[in-house]
Amino acid sequence: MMNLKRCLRVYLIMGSNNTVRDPLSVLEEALKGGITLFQYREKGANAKVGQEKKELAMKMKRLCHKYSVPFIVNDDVLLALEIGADGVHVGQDDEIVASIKAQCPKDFIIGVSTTNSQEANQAVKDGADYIGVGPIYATDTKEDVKLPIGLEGVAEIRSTVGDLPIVAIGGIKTSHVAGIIQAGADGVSVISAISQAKSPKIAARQLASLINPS
Ligand SMILES: Cc1ncsc1CCOP(=O)(O)O
Ligand SMILES: C=C1C=NC(C)=NC1=N
Ligand SMILES: [Mg+2]
Repeated sequence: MMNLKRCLRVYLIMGSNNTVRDPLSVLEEALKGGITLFQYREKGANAKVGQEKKELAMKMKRLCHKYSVPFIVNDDVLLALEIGADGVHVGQDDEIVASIKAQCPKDFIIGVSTTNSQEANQAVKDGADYIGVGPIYATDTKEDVKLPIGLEGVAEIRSTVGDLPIVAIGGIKTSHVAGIIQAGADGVSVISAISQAKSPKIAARQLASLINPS
């Protein structure tokens, strides 16, 4: 099993509607810049579905594996299983961890979105491999986003979950990284900071330079 905390350091999340460019070229630039984990999150306006979504997912997975970066699928457990993804990330209203574990290979990575200590505790009990914690700051990337929890929210959840791998999410830019790691996260996950950067490679490299391999 890979060192999940190291993988969570620079975690790009992207779907085809998070960039006006070809998502595969944005992903390849980010991989060259040193992202450590990727999540395919095809959601919201003009999101792909069916065969088109599956084909893009397979191309993205192949690209990630070319750079030895694990490939995670958001929400869609069936797609993740079908294409042999390395894991899934689910929210509070998605399939529960126990039923995912029953269907997936034993070293499958299962991430859960949490916003507070109660949800974080439940994720630990359910056997999540890591939790996404946020939104840390305001963001307009996710339509139904909850109120920001700030660095205090990260610190509180860290004090609740002990050593569980934690990645922060929500409105994160380069200038936020030091404070977020200081507050107790193992890494940062971003959508727009990389997918909408002039140079996704430079954006990824800057984030990676701020988070020392533990
Ligand atoms: C998926 C998700 N979950 C909480 S905030 C968010 C969106 C993060 O996007 P950005 O990094 O552009 O703020
Ligand atoms: C909502 C989310 C929260 N956290 C992570 C890591 N991914 C997500 N899609
Ligand atoms: Mg979800």
